Amino acid sequence: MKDQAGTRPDVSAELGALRARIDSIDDTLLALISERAALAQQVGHAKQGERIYRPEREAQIVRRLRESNPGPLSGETVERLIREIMSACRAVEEVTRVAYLGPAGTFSEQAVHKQFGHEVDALAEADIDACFHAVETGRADFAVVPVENSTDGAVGRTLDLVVASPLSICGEVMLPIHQTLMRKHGDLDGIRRVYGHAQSLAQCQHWLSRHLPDAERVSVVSNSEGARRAAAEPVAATLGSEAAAALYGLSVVAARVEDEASNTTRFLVLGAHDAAPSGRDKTSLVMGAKNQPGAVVKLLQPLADAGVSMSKFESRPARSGTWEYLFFVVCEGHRKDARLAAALAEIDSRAAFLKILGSYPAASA
Ligand SMILES: C=C(O[C@@H]1C=C(C(=O)O)C=C[C@H]1O)C(=O)O
Repeated sequence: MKDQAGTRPDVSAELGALRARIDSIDDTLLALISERAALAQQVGHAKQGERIYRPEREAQIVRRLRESNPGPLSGETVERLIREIMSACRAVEEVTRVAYLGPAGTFSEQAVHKQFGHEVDALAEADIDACFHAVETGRADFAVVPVENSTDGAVGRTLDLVVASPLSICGEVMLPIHQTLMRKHGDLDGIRRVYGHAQSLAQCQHWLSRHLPDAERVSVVSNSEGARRAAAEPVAATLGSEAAAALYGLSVVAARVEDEASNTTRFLVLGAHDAAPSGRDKTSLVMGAKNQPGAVVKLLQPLADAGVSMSKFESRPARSGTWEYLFFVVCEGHRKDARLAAALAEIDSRAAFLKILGSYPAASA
């Protein structure tokens, strides 16, 4: 026998009992989250004018819960949930203002929420320079800017700005990037133009050559600008995040069109200070070598001698017009760790130029 909703009575009794338990757990969850928020408020008072956002403390909380995660939720999901709870708790102390490369709907906006949760003032800026400027002038507390993509390499503008800026790196965000091809109406047929940020176009070049060999590729300042144009041009499509489709009233033509399935962008979080040690940290630095044979090897030798691993080495013209180069290095450890501190002091004595850009918690794998 079935009831009106089409379920058998024994099934609906079981469902009812399970839902009653879920309701009771939700009550407990809410009580506990409220208690947590009240404690965060007390921490806020105890901080007495000290910095509110503590990236190292948040990283430690995330790691502890990921390690003790009993399942069935994935580690990523546990991280997302606890970061959202911390975001809400932080907001009862103070709402954090975070500048990012806008407009709304960009991958940079996703990176802001991945790191800071949704209870933030996310400020869409026109370009990467404006993100730095917002923090330097006190209009924002932090900036989140792209620094490197796993398919397409370094974001040169970010590297150039970070050398000159008084800001420090206090965090990194790793964001898997899935590109979506969207247009106003229809499928692949009749697409004559594809908009996208240069990085997005570069990440999808093989897919585009295979599926839309005759479409013109037009690079625009952001994928959101591409979405805005595609919404008005029936023969155009754009690349971008799936979130942009909903935001600009576009329909998805094809999902995950990036050439590399593991396509990931690394973002930097910049603020007035770097982070305190969290137990699993990275340190970013930039150095200039004297124009002598073996100079770069001499600069890197202290890291090798101290057994410090390097996760990135990138060279960039020093913009002096004389074929001088700057070398960007990311190494494991915090600049306050004895081994790394000694190695950095040694590099400083050998380098023509050394700037420590900041130490910060390593993002979860
Ligand atoms: C509550 C605090 O402030 C903020 C909020 C945190 C949280 O909700 O767990 C952790 C670190 C800070 O970013 C704290 O410093 O402990």
